[in-house]
Amino acid sequence: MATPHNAAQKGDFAKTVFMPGDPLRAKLIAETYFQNSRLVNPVRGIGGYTGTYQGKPVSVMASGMGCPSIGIYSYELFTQYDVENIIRIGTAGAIHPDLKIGDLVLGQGACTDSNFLQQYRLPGTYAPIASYALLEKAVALAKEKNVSYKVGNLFTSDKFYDAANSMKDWQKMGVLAVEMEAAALYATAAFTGKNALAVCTISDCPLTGEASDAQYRETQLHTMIKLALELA
Ligand SMILES: O=P(O)(O)O[C@H]1O[C@H](CO)[C@@H](O)[C@H]1O
Ligand SMILES: O=c1cc[nH]c(=O)[nH]1
Repeated sequence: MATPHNAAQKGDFAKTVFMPGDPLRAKLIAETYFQNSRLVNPVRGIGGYTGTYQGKPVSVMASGMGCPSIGIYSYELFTQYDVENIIRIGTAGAIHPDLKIGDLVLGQGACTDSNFLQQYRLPGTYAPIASYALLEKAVALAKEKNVSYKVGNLFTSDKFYDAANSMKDWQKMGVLAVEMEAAALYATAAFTGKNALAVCTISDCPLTGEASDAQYRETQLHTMIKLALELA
């Protein structure tokens, strides 16, 4: 039953999987928030864990960075492990001028410069979108918890270091923030008939050069993590 990238057996993953890019963030979520957490996938150090959160079965597994990586892991979870919902718990760079470090962005849609979507051979441009049910629930939770958030388009880029410096162009189109996985996750969910949402915390501002360090990205993301976990 295992795949080349996942040693878990059928039934090892819960219906809802939380998916940060960073394997250390996945470990931290499992160790800090899950009860009875167990490692179900050690392959490539990508770390998949299953346990319970507030009595509900939940899993967390890292995606790695970029569309090809989340494309593999999300496709396998949806098609081989009967996973229904994948919720990305990510960091993102602010594009919208009103966003600051620590703010939450809920990715209603995800524009992209990746070729990932070309595999579907569609006769036009596909618009990857989040599950409306998950998005609606996340908005309600953000309001309830009084968290500073925005809902709108992400820009899923293949580049962290963008030689063309395209952020101003995406800003003109009202795009909120840049990250590297949401478009592939949303397209994979659509292709497999499943549900996905990307919840991101602003970790830096590429247009101003303001940035948080690796430790912040690994640990200071608890507002987002606690909100996302309630989506299970
Ligand atoms: O913090 P994560 O979830 O990895 O997300 C962002 O951080 C990585 C780049 O530093 C990319 O994966 C990007 O999408
Ligand atoms: O992809 C990313 C993630 C965080 N910050 C960025 O600038 N880009």
